[in-house]
Amino acid sequence: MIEKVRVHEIAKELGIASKDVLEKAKKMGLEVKSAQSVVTMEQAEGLANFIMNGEPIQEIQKEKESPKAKNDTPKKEEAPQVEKKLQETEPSTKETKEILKEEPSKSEVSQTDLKKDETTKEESVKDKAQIKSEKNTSSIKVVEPVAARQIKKTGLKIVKKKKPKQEEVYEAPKKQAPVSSYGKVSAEVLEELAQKKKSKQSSAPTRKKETGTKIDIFGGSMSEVSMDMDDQVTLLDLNSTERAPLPAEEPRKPRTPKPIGRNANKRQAPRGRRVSRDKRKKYIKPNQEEEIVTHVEIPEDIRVYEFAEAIKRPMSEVIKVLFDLGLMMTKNDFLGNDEIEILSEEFDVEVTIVDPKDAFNYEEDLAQDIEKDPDATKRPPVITIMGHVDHGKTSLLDAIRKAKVSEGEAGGITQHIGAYTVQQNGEAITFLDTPGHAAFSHMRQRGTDVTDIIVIVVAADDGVKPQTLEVIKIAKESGAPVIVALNKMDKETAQPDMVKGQMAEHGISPVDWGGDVEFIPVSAKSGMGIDDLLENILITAEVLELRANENAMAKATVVESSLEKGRGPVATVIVQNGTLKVGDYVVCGSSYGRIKALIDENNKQIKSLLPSYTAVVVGLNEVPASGEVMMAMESDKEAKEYAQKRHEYDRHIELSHSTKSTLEDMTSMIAEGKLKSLKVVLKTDVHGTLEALKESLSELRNDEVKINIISSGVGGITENDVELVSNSENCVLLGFNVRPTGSVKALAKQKNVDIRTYSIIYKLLDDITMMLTGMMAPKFTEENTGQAEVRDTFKIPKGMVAGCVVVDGKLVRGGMVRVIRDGVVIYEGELTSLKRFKDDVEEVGNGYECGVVISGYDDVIVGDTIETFKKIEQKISL
Ligand SMILES: Nc1nc2c(ncn2[C@@H]2O[C@H](COP(=O)(O)OP(=O)(O)OP(=O)(O)O)[C@@H](O)[C@H]2O)c(=O)[nH]1
Repeated sequence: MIEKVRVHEIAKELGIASKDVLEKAKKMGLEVKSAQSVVTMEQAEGLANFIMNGEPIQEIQKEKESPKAKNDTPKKEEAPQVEKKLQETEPSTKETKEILKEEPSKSEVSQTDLKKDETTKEESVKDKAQIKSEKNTSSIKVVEPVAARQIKKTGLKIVKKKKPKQEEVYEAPKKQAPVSSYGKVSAEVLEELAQKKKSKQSSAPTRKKETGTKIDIFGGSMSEVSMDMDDQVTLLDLNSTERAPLPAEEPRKPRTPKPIGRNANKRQAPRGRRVSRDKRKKYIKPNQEEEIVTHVEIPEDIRVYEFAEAIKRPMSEVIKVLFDLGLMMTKNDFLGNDEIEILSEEFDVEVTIVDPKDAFNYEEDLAQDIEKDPDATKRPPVITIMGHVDHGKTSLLDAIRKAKVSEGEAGGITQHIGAYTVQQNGEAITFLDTPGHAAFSHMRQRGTDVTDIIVIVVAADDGVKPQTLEVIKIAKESGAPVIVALNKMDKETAQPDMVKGQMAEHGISPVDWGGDVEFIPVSAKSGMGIDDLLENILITAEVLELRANENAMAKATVVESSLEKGRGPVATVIVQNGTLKVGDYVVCGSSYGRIKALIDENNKQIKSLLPSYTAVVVGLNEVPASGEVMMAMESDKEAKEYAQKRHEYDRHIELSHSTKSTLEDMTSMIAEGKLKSLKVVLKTDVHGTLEALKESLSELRNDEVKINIISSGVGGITENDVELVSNSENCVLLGFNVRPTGSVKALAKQKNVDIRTYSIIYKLLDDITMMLTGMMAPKFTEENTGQAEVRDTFKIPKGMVAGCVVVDGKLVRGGMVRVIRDGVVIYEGELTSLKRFKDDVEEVGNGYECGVVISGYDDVIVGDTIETFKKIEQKISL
């Protein structure tokens, strides 16, 4: 009797949907209708081959029609029988037979493999133990060789053929490209994959030879098949390169189902993890159509879903494997080293842990040790002026530069970092003008990165203020020397000693008090002490021995960036080493380009920029973030490569972050669901302001409302921005120092989009705070007016009149009412009418009788208490 097997059983064994098996079976010409349809073992075998390798085995179908073939019992067939059977098939299979003669049959291969598996079993266990111990001592994953792992595989499974070795007839597939460390496939990888696909297609005819061989995929009756390890039959690994070159005359042994590999002694093995590992095997069979990843480079911090993406396997499979290990992990959980190790083994993927930042760390790649550079010469100091709002930072800088910068500033507040170089007695000093508003605190911190000396401005008439303390903290953290400018000394109310005392309390002790910080009395208004301040700066710089090599490849830092009409992305940079020249190829974070122009602070085009000098760089492909390091490169290609890698990384982080914030945990998700948010599309003139505003806006939140910046960018308001806002609910378009143009305005009007533009940060923040408070649910307090006892009730057409006597306070009309029975509130609603005798009254005082009708409620009974109260809305603030 012919052994038969159902379609769904084949599907189950192959780990694919019955539907797909059915489809393939039909393509092969098998008469199957549903998942319950049966096929012979030979047909199953052919079908499996077809599904796995994409080649139908014609002879299976033919056999089905051949009475001889029908009478053959394929159970535990031996290779000679296979050959015999093939000789008996129709002439049309002649070609296949010839091919078969050329190559060893799969059955032969299988027997040898079984033997091989058995002999290598012990070795592989040993290997594994060794590898385990190695892995435990290292965070970098060293995955055992693919071949070793194949041998260890056990259980009922259909193993895919690994890439064949290069032979005359075989076209060797291209080497598997490691998947990008970010789980995303780079353009190069994609290209390689595309080529691989092509080569696969072109090699299809040669593969037909391989699949023309008859194999017993189930090794006997399906009824014998179960997931119990003792009954397991190991199927041929058609992908194994080891097995192909076996000689055809290899003696064949009958295949008997028996356990092999590391699970062979399952019963003796300790229970728990090992057992669950066996179970896991069924999850890790790769779908035939899926690409097999054999090597992957991943970052150390990787989430479950990112790992699944990297190895190109369904996330559910990865989660299942972890689950079977007793690890309840969700897709967003980070994998530890142990989990990565286990997963790499289970999915047969060699894992290399890499720091993704290494790929684009040009600063490190091109590190310049100025300290040891013999060609380094003296460079000017870079000064950052910091201080509390309105203590006179801009005025001081103006006084130094003899220019009135603050006059042109909107609202009188410095909006972003500016950088200027001044000359004092023939020596250059570069100043970074950092703004005083709290929104810029992290920009200030960034400013210290390139700062040699920090000047803390304190108004002598005002003393130490919160932002002064913040600045002291930043200065201490940066380790840069500090000079205190005691400003507004022209004022009568100036108390320099008071300021010195306050500063000393916070660890900034004046030199004349025995400390180490110079306190220079100045007046930005009168110009008093300015020279003294500059002299002191130069003396301090002298001590610092600031040096740079003008001939080195340029390294600069972006202090400010924006998108300018006609110029495109521009960045104000301060050179730290080398000389930045027009024509230089540069990389700057994720942006790169060739410097088209350098424009100095006086708006003049210059050819080159020396260390500690600042200028605006034109020629980048996109706006870089402030604080980003710009480096000159040998070629455009090199710069582009770094930038692209960084771009890819940034994108990954962005995606990763967005998933993280939305799925942090169930509880917070529920909470977020209740949370009302104001969506914001934000456009600003410069990058620094954008970041500062984003930070300040994100701080405007409480348990109930929050800001959700759905889009932000540097540059003018565009029609796209308007479209985005019009398609979102509760969304507002904010512009800072940018204005909508004619067509954008028209579209906004048409789409009813409200564009709010500002030029003063606190005005923007105030407005948004107002909007948010408007969105918050009103908060009410309750004012009880009085209570009355129900003494009688009368039914009327409109409901029930409760005849009451006021016992406390007064009953008031127009408010809310509650019915209390035995101390329990049984109803709360509105008071419909309040009457004294037949007259409607506004209120009824204590001790008086009245009639009360409650809207929609007529179950009042004698003895109830009726209470009137008012809800008073509270003013809400964030
Ligand atoms: N009398 C007097 N007034 C000064 C002096 N320096 C600055 N001011 C005034 O103080 C106010 C604030 O000065 P700014 O230079 O704008 O202060 P700032 O610290 O740069 O302020 P933000 O940019 O808002 O952080 C202005 O009205 C100045 O005219 C000074 O030395 N003497």
